[in-house]
Formats: sequence, structure tokens, C-alpha cells
Amino acid sequence: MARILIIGSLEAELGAAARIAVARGARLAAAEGVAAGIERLRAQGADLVLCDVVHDVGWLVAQLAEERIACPVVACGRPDDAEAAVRAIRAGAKDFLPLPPEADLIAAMLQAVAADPDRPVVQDAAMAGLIARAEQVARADASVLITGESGTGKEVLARHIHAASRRARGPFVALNCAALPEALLESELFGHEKGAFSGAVAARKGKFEQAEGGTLLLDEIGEMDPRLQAKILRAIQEREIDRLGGSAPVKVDVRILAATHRDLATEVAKGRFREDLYFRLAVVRLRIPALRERQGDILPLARHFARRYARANGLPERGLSPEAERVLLTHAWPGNVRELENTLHRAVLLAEGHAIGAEAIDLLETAPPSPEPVAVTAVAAPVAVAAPPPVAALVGRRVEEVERDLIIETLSHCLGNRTRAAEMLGISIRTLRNKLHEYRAAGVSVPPVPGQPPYGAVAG
Ligand SMILES: Nc1ncnc2c1ncn2[C@@H]1O[C@H](COP(=O)(O)OP(=O)(O)OP(=O)(O)O)[C@@H](O)[C@H]1O
Repeated sequence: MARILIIGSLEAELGAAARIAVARGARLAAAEGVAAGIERLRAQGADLVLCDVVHDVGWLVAQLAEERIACPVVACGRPDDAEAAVRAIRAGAKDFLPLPPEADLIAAMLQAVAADPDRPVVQDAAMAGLIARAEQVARADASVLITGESGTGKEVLARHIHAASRRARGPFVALNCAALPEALLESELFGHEKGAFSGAVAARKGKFEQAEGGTLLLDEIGEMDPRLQAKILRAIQEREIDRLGGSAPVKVDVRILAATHRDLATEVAKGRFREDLYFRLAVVRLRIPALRERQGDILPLARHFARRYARANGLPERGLSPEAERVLLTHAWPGNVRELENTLHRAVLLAEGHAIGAEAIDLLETAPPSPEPVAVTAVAAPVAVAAPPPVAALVGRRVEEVERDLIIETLSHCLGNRTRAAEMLGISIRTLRNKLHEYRAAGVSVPPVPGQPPYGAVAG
């Protein structure tokens, strides 16, 4: 069932469109303005956005592209307002829906979004078997532990399980447990009441409550502090959570999926992960093979990314030359699908001519692949897989220097996406932009905004 987000007032004709969509089986959410709409998309996603042209459709489309939220936007307005329609389409809206709405047009839109564009691309037999198993367990409500090296597609698989489950109509919420310090992670997970700590100016729902009726993915669960592990265990067992500063527990109906690149059984043996939580989470275990273990997926994935980035950059869709295919098939891909994706993104931008040739496949130097799960930091560069530096190694360095390296590395991990990097760093986007200006002024190279040249005219 398609999930539609309507941005605009439901009291106007857009309300009629909403009623038709619901009558045709869509699930509806509404936001008064673009900023609120984006907030909602970040938390819960949608299959289609209908945005009233009185709002800034261009800004909405640009923001979604920057945050890599893949969701088509259809602008809506009066048919006599041709100027607004043209403006919206030029800004990147997929279509223009004239108001008052026609039931048939809405039905056609819903049908078009029903095909799942986020379905994992799979061809290798090992991976196809895993997907079949995931779809089978999706129907139950049991927790699932997804393991695999960094970049193998653990979040993609988690989203697929959610989409194939009875909770598909509910929200899918993901939280990277390694990206936040303990105190912040606790309030992100469980929410807080107003005044729970200095700075808590208003009550805020945590991820558990945001995922109500849906699925919560706890990514990088192996990095979680033991105190929070105990709280997660309680949430799963009792199906209730305590907001920070709250006086009564809150009931939650959430399916938990957990992901980690670590071998949790070993973490348990070493006393770093609670055994009881491990058994609760690992009711079903799905291990995603490294990309080098599923050669059959390399070319289908490469073609998929070549298409995606050609479209995203307004470039013609081109195939891969036989030589480029050979290069892709012989690389070890220690950064897995994420590395392949980044490589194809660069290749699409670099390639000249009718096909993507080997000269456009720019493979970054990487460490030789390790058969063991490799520890990576939350701020690892997009393709380099490296052990996290022990804090002791930082002694002797200035705080501002370490901060600068952390910010630049995080930004590069996020492929230049400012909003994502700020979120991961736990700082405001404004602070991030100010810091980046300072670094540039000092001659430090800063990862560019996706799709823009390194020192483009756009600020930040
Ligand atoms: N089977 C797939 N089909 C299409 N895209 C994929 C597939 N697997 C991974 N990707 C893409 O590769 C990138 C990495 O995937 P994802 O974030 O799910 O990996 P991960 O294992 O969760 O990584 P990490 O351990 O770093 O969190 C994403 O951009 C994702 O869209």
C-alpha cells in the first residue's frame, strides 16, 4: 500500500485528493509546510509527496536530493496557474496534478508508485536465498539480527524485511547506535520530557515511539554501551520504555531489527555484550555475504548504480564497456556495495563517450580484504575499511585539529551531504557550515556538496 505525504492545507482542494487516495487504499500523512514535511520524511519516509504549489516545491526537491531521500514529488495547484506548474516541473517535481483532483489521475499515480524502487538488487544465488529467507521471516514479528561487513547492505535488507512485513504500513525508523555519544543516544532512543536535562526545552518522542506500529532498526548495536543494552532489553521484554525525566512508562508496539558488522557471539564471550540481549535479538540471524563472496551481484549492482546516478545528475544512461566490467569483476571490494556505489557514482561523472569505460573506474587504494569481520569507526571514509584509532593515539594532538579531522572524515563518509553529517556529528547544520568555511579559508580541502564541483558557488 502506497504511503502518501501531503504538504499543504487539507481544508482546501488538496483535502479532496487526500480523500480519494485513502479511498483507493493509500496511507496518508500530512504536513502544513515543507520543513515539517521533510522532518516527517526523515523519520518515516513516504512513497509519494503531493505538495501544494503555494509552497516552495524547488526547495523541497533540492533538500530531498541533498539528503538522498528517494521519493517522487508531485506538485498540485489550479490548472489555470500554468506558471506555477512550469516552475514546479523545472524545479524537479515529477508531475503536476491539477486541482480539483480527478479520481483516475490519483489512481494512476498510486499504481505508479506501487512498484518498490528500493528493492535490493540481487542476482547471486547466495544472496537470492538470503532474501527469500528474509521475506519468509518478515511475516513473523520476531527480532532479526543482520550481520555483515560494513557496506554490504544491512540497512537495505532491514528495509526490505519491513516492507514485506505486516507492519509495512507503519513507519520504518533507523538509528545508528555508533554515531552518538551515550547520553544523546539514550534520549534519541527513549525520548525525554520537557526539562529532563538542561536544553530539553520541549518534550520529544524517541525513536521507539516514532516507530510505533512499525519497525525500528538498531544499526551498529555492537557498539552500544552496556547500560543502554539493559534498557533495550527491558523495552523488548516489557514492551514499554521510560522517557528521560518521565514519571510513567510508555507502552510501545515496535518490531526490533538489529544490525552489526561485529561477531556478537564473540562480543558476548568477551563480556562486552549482554548474553540475554543477544539471545533476544538473534531469534533469527541473517548474515549478508561480503560482495567478493557474491560475484554474481557485482555487475547487476553496477548497472543499477550507473542508471541511478545518470538520472540523478541529468546525464544520459550508458552501459559498461567489457573492459570496465572486467575491472569491476576483478576488484576485491573491501568496502562492499557502498564502495561499488561510490565507484559507479564517480564513473558516471567521469565517463566520456557512449559507454562507461575502464578509464572512468577509479578504484581507491584499499587494504587487502580480510575474511574476518572488520572493525570500522562510524566516521570511516566511504570506501576505506580501517580499525578505529585508539584514543591514546590522539594524545599530543590539539582538540581543534582532531575535531577538524572528524568533521571532514564524517562529511566524506556522508558523500558531502551536510545535513546527514551534521546529524551524525550531533551539531547544527549552521555550526557545520561555519566550520567548513573556516577550514576552506585555512586552505583545507572540504568534500563538495553532492553533484557540485569542489569549490562551487554554493555556500557550505
Ligand atoms: N542489494 C542492494 N541493492 C541496491 N543497493 C544496495 C544493495 N546493498 C547495498 N546497497 C547500497 O549500498 C549502500 C550501503 O548499504 P547499507 O547502508 O544498507 O549497508 P550497511 O551494511 O548497513 O552499511 P554500514 O555497516 O556501514 O551501516 C547504500 O547506499 C545502499 O543503498
